[in-house]
Amino acid sequence: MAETTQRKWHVFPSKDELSVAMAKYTAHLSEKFCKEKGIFTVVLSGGGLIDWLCKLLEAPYKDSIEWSKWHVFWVDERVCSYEDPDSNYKLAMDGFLSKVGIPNENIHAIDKHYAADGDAEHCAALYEECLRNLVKEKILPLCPSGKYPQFDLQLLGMGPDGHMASLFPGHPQINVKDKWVTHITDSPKLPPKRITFTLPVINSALYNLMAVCDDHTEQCQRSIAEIFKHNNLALPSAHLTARVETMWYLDKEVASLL
Ligand SMILES: O=C1O[C@H](COP(=O)(O)O)[C@@H](O)[C@H](O)[C@H]1O
Repeated sequence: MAETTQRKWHVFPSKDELSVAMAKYTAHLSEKFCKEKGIFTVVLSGGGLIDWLCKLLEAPYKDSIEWSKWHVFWVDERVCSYEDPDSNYKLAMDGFLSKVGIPNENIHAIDKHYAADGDAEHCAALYEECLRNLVKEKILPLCPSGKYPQFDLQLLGMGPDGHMASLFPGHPQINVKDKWVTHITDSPKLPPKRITFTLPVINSALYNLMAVCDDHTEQCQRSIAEIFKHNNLALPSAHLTARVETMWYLDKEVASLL
């Protein structure tokens, strides 16, 4: 298997078509991994993504996906209480996870108490410990180098400034390699305290699907052009790769400068 993969992309006429394709992509991988190993490890992000996953809540997916075999994680999380509207956990629970049959113990969220206390450093350390325990329990494998966990599928989003997860342009977290999960306390996008997977963990996933949709600002269109035309590595999302497939789903306005 190659170390990294070439970026592939599809441009969709609208959010609706993009959501249909995301559901198909996710359901196909769910079936493949559930059949091969009895488990499907899926990493979610926040932002618009949960809305774009809505087609998974409809026929034929809602009743055919083996939800009980899913293990769910977050690529980044805002350090705030589970009830806070900023929480990526709350967003996913309200809009998606509460509507499907994933066992509670398979939903691996940020530590509730340290999150409510706003302690970003401890939240990152505890989330890394949670991942390490799942490696010991053989729920999560390690990637071939043995250094990082290897998820089956990550569903990612990009901010208009080119950030992915909570790796922001010009911030040092993008360079962290000696941890699986790190933290930021001065995020340029609010809220300021967050935890995030590090880049080598993100890029160790087997499949990475990045969706950019609905943000029709010039900044977002320019970031996409910088990534696709110039591979501008100042933008964290330009670093995205995966072990099997790195797929970008864009809507046509977002891709208008390509
Ligand atoms: O703050 C965040 O932003 C990114 C992008 O979100 P979007 O609102 O531009 O769709 C998201 O992927 C990340 O999980 C989130 O914490």
